[in-house]
Amino acid sequence: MEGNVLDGNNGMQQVDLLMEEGMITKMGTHLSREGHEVISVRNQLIIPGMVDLHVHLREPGGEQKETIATGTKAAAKGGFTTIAAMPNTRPVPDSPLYMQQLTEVIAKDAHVRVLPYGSITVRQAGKELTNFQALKKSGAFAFTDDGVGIQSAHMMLQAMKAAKEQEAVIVAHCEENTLIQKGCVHEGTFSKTHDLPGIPSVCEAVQIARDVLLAEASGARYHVCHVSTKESIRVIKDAKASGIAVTAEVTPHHLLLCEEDIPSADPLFKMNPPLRSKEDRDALLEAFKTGVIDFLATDHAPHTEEEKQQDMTLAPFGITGLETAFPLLYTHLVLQGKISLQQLVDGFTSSPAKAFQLPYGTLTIGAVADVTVIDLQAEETIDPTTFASKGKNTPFAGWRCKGWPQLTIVAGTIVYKKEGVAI
Ligand SMILES: NC(=O)N[C@@H](CC(=O)O)C(=O)O
Ligand SMILES: [Zn+2]
Repeated sequence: MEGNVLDGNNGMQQVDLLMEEGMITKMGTHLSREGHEVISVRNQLIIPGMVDLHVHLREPGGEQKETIATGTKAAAKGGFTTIAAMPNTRPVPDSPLYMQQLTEVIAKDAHVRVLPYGSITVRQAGKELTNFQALKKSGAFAFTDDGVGIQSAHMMLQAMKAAKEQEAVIVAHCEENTLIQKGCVHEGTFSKTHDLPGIPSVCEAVQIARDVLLAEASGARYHVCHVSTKESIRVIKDAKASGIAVTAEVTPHHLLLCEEDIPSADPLFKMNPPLRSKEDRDALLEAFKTGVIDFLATDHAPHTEEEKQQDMTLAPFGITGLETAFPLLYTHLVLQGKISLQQLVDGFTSSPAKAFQLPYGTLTIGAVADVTVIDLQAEETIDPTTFASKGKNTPFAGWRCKGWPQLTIVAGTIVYKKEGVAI
């Protein structure tokens, strides 16, 4: 393969990549082509296969919203080669049996690499810890109850101790339920003008503050999902400065939108955490640029059209993200001069890999041949009807974007090629 390579670890270079048996075996200029199939993408950008550690695939139990087959097809189309699947499915992967059943479907149906999360508590009910050792043995990659916050400090401390024993990361959706009354949007200007129940900012930061102290007390590795407020950023920044092992992610929608962008009480703008204030959005961007927030994750959360046609209070939380993440951030942050192309690429490749010590997200000799090719010039309008995902629920329909993935390769195998692309 030949083209312009941008890798978080090595910067931009014009190089040839030789892939053999799923690995990158040689890199350099003018490698011999003899005996090899040549993929020439000279005017395109070659980056490491993208990594998204926050994806809802819905299977088992929610196949009307998404399946492992359709969700991973959407991932491949979005340039992602490794994704981590959230456990808020039915059943919840809270036992070795359910985890094995899940890994079997992944082995059979997935178009990209899928790392399944095990749940922290049984049925994600927050009452009883799962068996981390047994779950890890059957394939759990890390532990989370994403979709709900762990309400008890005692439960979280037990979870962290168990995770430390297994050298696994605790991944937390932070939301203190006692501070919310059936909220559906950020508690702020929009909730007041539309008379909708709000989700206050403090319900997120208060749990992060609790958890970083528990992480310090237990010595566990702790990761915060979808950070949405400036107060959360302050807590994470202070914790990092104190040497606590915490990392954090931010979604494209929280970087690009705020409550002022919600046009009406439209459930396509309903997600958890909600779109916060402009100050929060700006603080998130600054935190990502300065490394307080470590990496990007989509929180791809597909739902059916019927579900999203309900009113703002009844419709489920969540928007799809896999197929639009790179073009949205490239066009509306990189091309606007708000972040560099390197920061965008790192945010979806080397940075999540580093935070979770994964052997992906880099193009180096000896690395797995996960590669994504992007056309930075190609311009298209986001059209949910063209999504590979079953979930068409995006607030970004109609946005013009450049930077569309053209080719996605997982361990040396092409898993997605954009229609009409010559290689
Ligand atoms: N993010 C969302 O708005 N929804 C997620 C749950 C979650 O990640 O909290 C879902 O499963 O639909
Ligand atoms: Zn969540």
